[in-house]
Amino acid sequence: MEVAHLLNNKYRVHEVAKDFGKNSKEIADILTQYATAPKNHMQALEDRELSLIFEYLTQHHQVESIESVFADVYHEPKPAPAPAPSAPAAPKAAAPAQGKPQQQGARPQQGGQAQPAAQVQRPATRVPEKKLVDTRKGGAVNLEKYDERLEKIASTKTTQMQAGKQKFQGRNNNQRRGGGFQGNKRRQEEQDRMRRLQLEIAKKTPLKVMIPDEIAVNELASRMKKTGAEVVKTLMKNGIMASMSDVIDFDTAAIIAEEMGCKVEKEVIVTIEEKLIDTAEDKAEDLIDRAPVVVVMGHVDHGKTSLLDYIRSAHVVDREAGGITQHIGAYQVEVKGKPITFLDTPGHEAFTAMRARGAMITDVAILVVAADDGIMPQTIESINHAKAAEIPIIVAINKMDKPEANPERIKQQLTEYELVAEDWGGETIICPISAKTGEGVDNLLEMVTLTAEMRELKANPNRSAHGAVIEARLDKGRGPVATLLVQNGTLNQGDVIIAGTAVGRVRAMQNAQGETLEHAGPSVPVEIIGMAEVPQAGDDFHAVADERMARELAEQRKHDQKMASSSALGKVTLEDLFSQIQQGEVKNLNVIVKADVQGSAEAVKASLEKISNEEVRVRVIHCAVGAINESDVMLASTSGAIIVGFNVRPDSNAKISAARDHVDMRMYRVIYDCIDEIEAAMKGMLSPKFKEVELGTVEVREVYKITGAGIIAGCYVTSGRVTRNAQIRLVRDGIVVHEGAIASLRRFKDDQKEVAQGYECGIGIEKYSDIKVGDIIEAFEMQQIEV
Ligand SMILES: Nc1nc2c(ncn2[C@@H]2O[C@H](COP(=O)(O)OP(=O)(O)OP(=O)(O)O)[C@@H](O)[C@H]2O)c(=O)[nH]1
Repeated sequence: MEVAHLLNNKYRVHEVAKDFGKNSKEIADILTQYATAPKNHMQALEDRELSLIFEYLTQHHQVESIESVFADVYHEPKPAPAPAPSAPAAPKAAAPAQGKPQQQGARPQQGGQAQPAAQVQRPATRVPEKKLVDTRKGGAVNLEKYDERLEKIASTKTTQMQAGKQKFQGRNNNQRRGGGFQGNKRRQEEQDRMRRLQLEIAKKTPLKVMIPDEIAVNELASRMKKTGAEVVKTLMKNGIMASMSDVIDFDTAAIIAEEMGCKVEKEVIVTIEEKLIDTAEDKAEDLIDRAPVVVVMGHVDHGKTSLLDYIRSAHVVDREAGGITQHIGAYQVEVKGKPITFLDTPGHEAFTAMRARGAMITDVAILVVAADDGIMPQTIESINHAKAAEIPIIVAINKMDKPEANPERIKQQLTEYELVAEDWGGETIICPISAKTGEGVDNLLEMVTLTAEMRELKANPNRSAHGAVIEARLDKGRGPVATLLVQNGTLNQGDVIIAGTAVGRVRAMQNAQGETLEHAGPSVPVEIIGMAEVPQAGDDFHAVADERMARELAEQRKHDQKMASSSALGKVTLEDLFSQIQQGEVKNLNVIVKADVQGSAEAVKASLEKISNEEVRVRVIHCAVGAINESDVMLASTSGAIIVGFNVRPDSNAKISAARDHVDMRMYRVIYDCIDEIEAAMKGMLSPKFKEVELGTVEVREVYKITGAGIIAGCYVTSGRVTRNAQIRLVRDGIVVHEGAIASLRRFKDDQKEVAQGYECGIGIEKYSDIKVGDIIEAFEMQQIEV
């Protein structure tokens, strides 16, 4: 019977199963799926079916690497001959080589009748594998033929089938000729085939390259395992002239890599910041209501401080005896059981300074307007600053206790700034109050609560704290002291925090009442000690898990700050306005207008807003009378605005801030020039042929009338120098009262070409005599700009 098998070369389901360490059911399933279901495990298989099974098993048992297959084969320990001590070694070893019949023959020796396929021990098939390796080692196998056959196998499915057939026919022949060894060869071929398939798959699988946002050409080449020249060539084909050391962006690199047959994956570089700081979005179910954060703004002496003081004294409960209310920059009060957080630094300057540093901490602005005074320049500034920050404004008409209080007049004035009272049909909440008597303050606070409720202010207390630095200073005894406002999460005593470039551990926390806190949740302001350096107001802070990494991040931020301070990135200037419009970076050109008189300011504003075109809208975000001050520069800096001065000059602080923050300030004497220049800049036609070079400033200390020479100003050169040929600008209280040329420049009785800083001189101005003591003369030259 077995001999008949051998001769007929019947390869049955269970034999195949055994050889592959499978059970018959698995083999039957393969056949059921891809051919015809076998009747039972004894069914003899046709070559076609065998091929199919091999193919299936090959495809489903791919190995990680060819090396591992070799390693497996080489290191397989020789199976101990013990299981069949009585059997001659040769038949055992030759068993698989002779194919199934031999194995069948071996089974009775193990004493089993019908050993279940699943229990078949793999070593039975491993032995010949070892032989296979030995054969190769002996050089009996022509390796080149594998490549040829690999092509054959890969070409079509038909050829695969044929190959299978031939192989089995070959096996028959070999068996007839060479006996047991031929079965071994068949397995060898199967193994080889499996390996070649692996190789083929590896060959066909495109190389995966990771590309970051930007990559140097030579780095890309090395990642793609190509030469730099090949990559440069492909770039050139795509119209990009780049050298090996040039850096190309991700999109370009991806196109090139794909064209060169690679699979591209974006390399996401995780920064220390990302590793350290948890920026995950909160789930809606984790959020709870938080207190609104309120800022009080308004004109000087309208009662901001009085209002803040009144609220604090009336609403902060001194829970502990001796709890002294102290100024820490912010405090929290409770109104009908609902907390409100007040920033205790009145005025829009501090507010905008914080915003300039990226801190968006306030939810509501209270605009204090004195009922006896009305809308004043800083009231307007405050309105515009709050509007720029997109926070709701509640107006508190203060000093209502004064007999001359006229709230209706103020409501009327407010309409000019789009703040229309509710009783006038608008939406602005206006509360008459007296910070002195406290009248109306509770109503004001209730309005704050209601406005906050509308905004649905929420935070998640169950995460590490994040917030902003409100104030910070160096205390002689306690070291750096900082007031932090927790915006999300909970800050705990002992937490490691990074605030801007300062790192430290919260050693102790106190609130405005001097109470020690261990935890501070969202919207709670606390004063902490334990920072290694003094952070800056407006810096954001994060509680983090890793102090060492936090220090690393702080160092990196310091470095970035240095780099950023040397570039004006992100700021709008008329020079590059057009290119920024073209790149879609600028859609609104924000402008701050300062002029000498209200009429001019309004005229400049109206004319500027008219020159909006399809690409860019000109928005005047602040328009006021007076010299350009630091607050204007801060607003410009936070809002990406340019400042247009009409017959006014920046004060010295504004000049310093503008230079530091790269804010573009343009001064004009004629409205037409201003409109013309901005219009030209929007069209990319700006051709600044001349630029003003400041020479120096001179202070007028006396004024003489000299017969023949007219009015002469007795001056002192406070900075730089003044030259005879200089152009001058006469500035009185920040307003330009005249611009022209020097008629005479003398020291004592001698004409001078130039007078330097620290010297006195007499200056006569051409065709101008209205010089007053205290005026400032700015001397400047117009220099041609080389294009
Ligand atoms: N009669 C009356 N006087 C008030 C009221 N509120 C404030 N004042 C007075 O107005 C003056 C200015 O008040 P402040 O609270 O210092 O005003 P401010 O807006 O904080 O002023 P700056 O801090 O200089 O910007 C003080 O003399 C206050 O006493 C009020 O409701 N009624």
